[in-house]
Amino acid sequence: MYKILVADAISSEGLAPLLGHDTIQVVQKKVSEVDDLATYDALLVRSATKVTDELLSQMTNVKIVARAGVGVDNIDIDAATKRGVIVINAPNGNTISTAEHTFAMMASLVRHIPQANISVKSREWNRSSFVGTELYKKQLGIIGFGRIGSEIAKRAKAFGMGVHVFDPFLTAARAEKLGVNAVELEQLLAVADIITVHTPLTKETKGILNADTLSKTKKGVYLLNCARGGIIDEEALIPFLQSGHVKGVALDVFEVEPPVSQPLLEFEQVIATPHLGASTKEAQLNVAEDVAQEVLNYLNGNPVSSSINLPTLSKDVFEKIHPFSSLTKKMGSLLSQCMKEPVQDITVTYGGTVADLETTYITRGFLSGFLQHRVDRSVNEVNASMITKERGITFGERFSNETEGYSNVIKVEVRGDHSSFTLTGTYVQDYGPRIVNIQSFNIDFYPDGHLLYIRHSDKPGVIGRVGKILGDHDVNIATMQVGRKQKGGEAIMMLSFDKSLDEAIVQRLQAFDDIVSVRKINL
Ligand SMILES: NC(=O)C1=CN([C@@H]2O[C@H](COP(=O)(O)OP(=O)(O)OC[C@H]3O[C@@H](n4cnc5c(N)ncnc54)[C@H](O)[C@@H]3O)[C@@H](O)[C@H]2O)C=CC1
Ligand SMILES: O=C(O)C(=O)COP(=O)(O)O
Repeated sequence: MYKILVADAISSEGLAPLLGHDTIQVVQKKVSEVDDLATYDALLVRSATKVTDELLSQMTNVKIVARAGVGVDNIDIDAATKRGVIVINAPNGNTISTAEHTFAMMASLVRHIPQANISVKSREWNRSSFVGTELYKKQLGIIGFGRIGSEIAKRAKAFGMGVHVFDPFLTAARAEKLGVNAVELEQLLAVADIITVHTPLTKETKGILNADTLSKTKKGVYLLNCARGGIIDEEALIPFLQSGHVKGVALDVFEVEPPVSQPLLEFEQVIATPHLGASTKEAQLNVAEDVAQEVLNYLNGNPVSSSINLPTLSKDVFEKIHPFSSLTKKMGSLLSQCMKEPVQDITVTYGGTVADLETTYITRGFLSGFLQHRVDRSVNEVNASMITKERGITFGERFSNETEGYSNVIKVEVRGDHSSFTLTGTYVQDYGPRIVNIQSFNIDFYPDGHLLYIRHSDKPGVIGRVGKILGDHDVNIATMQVGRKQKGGEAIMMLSFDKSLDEAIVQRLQAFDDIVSVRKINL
């Protein structure tokens, strides 16, 4: 049974994919109203709930946090990643609503509609106080030209405006295709009659409109922020409004929401809405449906398409990758149990067909399998690379043309403080994962269940003695593979059992002269 906490107001209709399953319970409550946070598997939020490290530390069972919207600045992504919690959002569903809201705010701003509305409702008829400005032929500056910014540009062009955009990630080809003028920030500031921001809130965009940049804008400029509070520095705006340099401001978002003690709201020429950009029936249905489907996918072990902290894979790609990442997870676990010492470096080499896939995901599989025996917290593909780096272990990928006769081959070399260990695996279509080489010994076994890895001398009687001891303890050997490099040299044995072996048996085997080492492995 999976428990899902819907902590903000998310469309119930949109959550339909999660409802009506015997194995899923959906609870709609604010975090503060829940006293069994540790029992939830998934958390769904909008912008109101702050998903902090502290909250995640209480939700010990949570596997996925879904943001029914775009901005994830209310979620501590690093804290989620560290805990192996995947974070997803719904980036497409509210684009149009937010672009339309921004445009409504722009028209309201230059025609003083909110102020005039208040005046008429106060039974005034004061036409001369509300003389506005046309949008036609005005120059619009858009900072951040992603989904919403580009929808605004289309609407601005329909209104006959000139459109100038600043976005360091915008290619000239895309700007040309969308018929906008791509400029540097300074140029945009100098030319725009109206400036609207549509970036995420990041270290780079926080206060991108500040005292310095505002001083470079045209006198009488209008500003809009329907993206995130703080992209326009609220405090820096005040003197520009007082002097009339900034003629009007439209705000849908604030540095602190709700903006109870925000002095900007005292200004007649500042109009505001309470973070309504995405608040339409359509947008809410879209984003709720998107996250509901994604959460369902994730809980069912299928790929998600809008993850913030995991490489995004399509269903087709995921299906191709999954057998390899399951193999590398087993290889990581096996290797970690065979090689007890601290490790310094991990290299994964891909050969054959697997080299054409998204190998970062497959490498993460290895790291998570490897680390699960060495860290005291849950580790998976989400946090595996982060924890590996935190532990000071370097890791990298290589690609090789050498496939050793297999259609695909994954070779891992782990370097420790005193020794190194190599393991090679392959995935055989319709047959499954196989380990085909350990420490340069050719072998062939299925990496699963309860195993015993024995290094021994290639001498008559060794295998018989091992069998006898196991038989004396009433242990049934399910499978057995041996490998050696040369006659009479060192050899290896890999045995599998139906249940885990007692430590006492391992000790007895280890006591033999001709046995170099014995490792009990559980996969
Ligand atoms: N008011 C509301 O209710 C809503 C607000 N939003 C907010 O709108 C913003 C934009 O959303 P989308 O267009 O969907 O995101 P997006 O990711 O499609 O676009 C953001 C754009 O900002 C650009 N950018 C990043 N750093 C930049 C920088 N330093 N300078 C200039 N451009 C930069 C990126 O290259 C990207 O093109 C987000 O902050 C989001 O949270 C989104 C939906 C509703
Ligand atoms: O999607 C976004 O980034 C938004 O800002 C919308 O926020 P909301 O879901 O309406 O709280």
